[in-house]
This record gives sequence, structure tokens and C-alpha cells, in this order.
Amino acid sequence: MVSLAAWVRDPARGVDVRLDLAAGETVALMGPNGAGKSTVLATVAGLLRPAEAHVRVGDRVLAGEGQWVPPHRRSVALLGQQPRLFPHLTVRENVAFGPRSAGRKDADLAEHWLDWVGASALADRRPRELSGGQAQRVAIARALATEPDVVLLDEPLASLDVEAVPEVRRLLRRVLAETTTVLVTHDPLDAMTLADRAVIVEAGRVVHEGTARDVLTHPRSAFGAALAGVNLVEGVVTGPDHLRSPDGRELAGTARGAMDLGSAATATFAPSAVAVHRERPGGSPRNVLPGVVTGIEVRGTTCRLEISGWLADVTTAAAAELELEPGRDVWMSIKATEVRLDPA
Ligand SMILES: Nc1ncnc2c1ncn2[C@@H]1O[C@H](COP(=O)(O)OP(=O)(O)OP(=O)(O)O)[C@@H](O)[C@H]1O
Repeated sequence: MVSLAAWVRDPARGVDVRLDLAAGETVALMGPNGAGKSTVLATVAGLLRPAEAHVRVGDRVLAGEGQWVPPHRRSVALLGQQPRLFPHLTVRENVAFGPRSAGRKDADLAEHWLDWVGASALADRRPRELSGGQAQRVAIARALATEPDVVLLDEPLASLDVEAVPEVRRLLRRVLAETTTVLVTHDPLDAMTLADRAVIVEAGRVVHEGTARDVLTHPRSAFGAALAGVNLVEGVVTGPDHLRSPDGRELAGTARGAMDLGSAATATFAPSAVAVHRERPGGSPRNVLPGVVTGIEVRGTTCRLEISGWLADVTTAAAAELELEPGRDVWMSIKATEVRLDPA
């Protein structure tokens, strides 16, 4: 196994990111939409040639120092959300394509990798005759059949049906164990369970890197906090147990350290601590704040809502009953005991 070092600088896209992976390491590359993740992967794969790129795999220079190695000679496999199999070729021919282009006539190679992903029985089918999970397994076989030094996975589970995810995830775990891999994912659980390290990029820059657990449990950015499933509000101390966010929202919480009036602090609270109402709730000592629903993600029996920048988890039944939809005005209530205040 070999190391990967990449420095991608693309002023046109506002991207300036360095990645260093030890041989065999798996790094989860995470960040909001437009942060630059795909730009980094495409550059390493040789599909994009930004203003400046230095890419080294082991002791081979793929980009920089006057070199630009074309994609098919990089020994770098990129697997995206969509399997992108050739529609007119059978599954076997799809898997054999990479090694054949590289001059390897070894017919057993395709069979070997199809077997490895548990897709031997599908060898004579065309891509249109495959389910999403099957097609992604074949795409993994096709990527591995070239025996790449580096594997780049761009949200490989994102477009799969929920039922197909566990099997493909299991397969990916085996891939990761055998190669140097960059995994772009939005799923904190995948980052924690599949990756050795996580690198968070925001607006084209690395803002945090470390073990996945550390990055996700001690988030340094609103994105990291949202990933970890925690609301993180940065603000100013306005009372012994109070914080005001830059947009003027006041939160009462439980202080975990000395809170000096006027100093910076953060409030963190779980999405499950947020109750959502159509009408302004009265009564008990709670934080009661108005908001607008900006996002809804159904996750089985629960529903993750984004309400004016904060995350709230409600049951799917409750979301239906409240007729929640993007644009809807709602009220959030959060118990002060559920809001943790930390001096910055
Ligand atoms: N073909 C292009 N030409 C110019 N700018 C682009 C192009 N594609 C993307 N960009 C810009 O480059 C920046 C980085 O985009 P990139 O696709 O790398 O982000 P990303 O982190 O992969 O996002 P996502 O999670 O949405 O896939 C963004 O500002 C984007 O608008």
C-alpha cells in the first residue's frame, strides 16, 4: 500500500486544500455543499487540472513538478454516487474493461472481482437489469479490477435505497482495509466507523482534521456540529446562564464554566431537545423561539428538520400532524436544562 499527498489550489473555485494520507489510511473528507470535496477528488483522479496541483502517490508524481499523468495511467480509482456502468456492455465486460484498457488480457480478473463483491451471478446481465445496490457493487468490482493504488469514494452510498446500504457498506469496509482511500461522506457514523481520520473542508479550506471521533465530538465549526447531530450556537454571554447569538436569538442554558458578561461562549443542544409547535407554547421555563422550516429529511420513523439554521428531530408522525413543510412558520421550545453553555 502507498501514501497519497495532494495539494489542490484552484482560485477560480476558491479551493486550497492539502491532504496527506499514510499508506493504507482511510480519510473521510467532509464539508458542506460547494466546499471543494469533488474538486479535490477530481484533481487527484486527473479529471480536473486546476491552476496548481501537486499529487504524489507513493514516490510517483502524478501532478506538479512539470508532470501531468492522464487519468488512466494514475492507478487511482474514482467511484461516485452513480455507478456509471457502460450500458451497452455486460457486467463482466464492464469489470474487464479497466484491466483490458491497461493491456491485461487476464479473463479471470473480472471473474475474481465479481466474486469478491458477490456479483458472479450477475455477470451476463446489462446494467439496466441491476438494482441500485447491485450496480454499485459491480462498479466497486470495476474500480478494483484495475488494482488501484488509491481509491476515491464520492458518497458511494448516497444514491442507494436504504435496504441496499448495509451490504455495500460492508463491502466498502473490505475495500478500505486494503487500500489508501479518500471517502467523501455526509454521514458522521460512516466517518467514525469507516475512516481513520476526518478532514473537514469549508469554503475551500481545511478547517479541522483529526480522528473522526475527535473532529465530530469536538466540532470547531457549525458544519462539524451539524454533522455530529448537535446544534452549536456561537454567541455572547448576556447573563449567568444566558447567551445571545449574532442574529439576536437569546438562549437560556446550563453553564459549564464561568460565564463572564459580554464574553464569547457557545451553546450546544441535541436536535432531539427541540420541540416543534405550530402555535406559540406557554408555560414552563423553556426557550421559546420562532423559526421557519427550511429543510426536512425523513429518516424512517424520525424526521430531521432544519428550522432557521437549527436542527430538530421529531417523529415522522408528528411532522405529518403538524403539516410541516419548507417555508412553514413554527415555534421551537428547548428546555434550558438541555442547552449546554460553554465559555469559548
Ligand atoms: N465546473 C465548474 N466550474 C467552476 N466552478 C465550479 C465548477 N464546479 C464546481 N465549481 C465551484 O467550485 C467550488 C467547489 O465545488 P465542489 O463541487 O468541489 O464542492 P463539493 O464540496 O464537492 O460540493 P458537493 O457536496 O455539493 O458535491 C464551488 O464553489 C463550486 O460552485
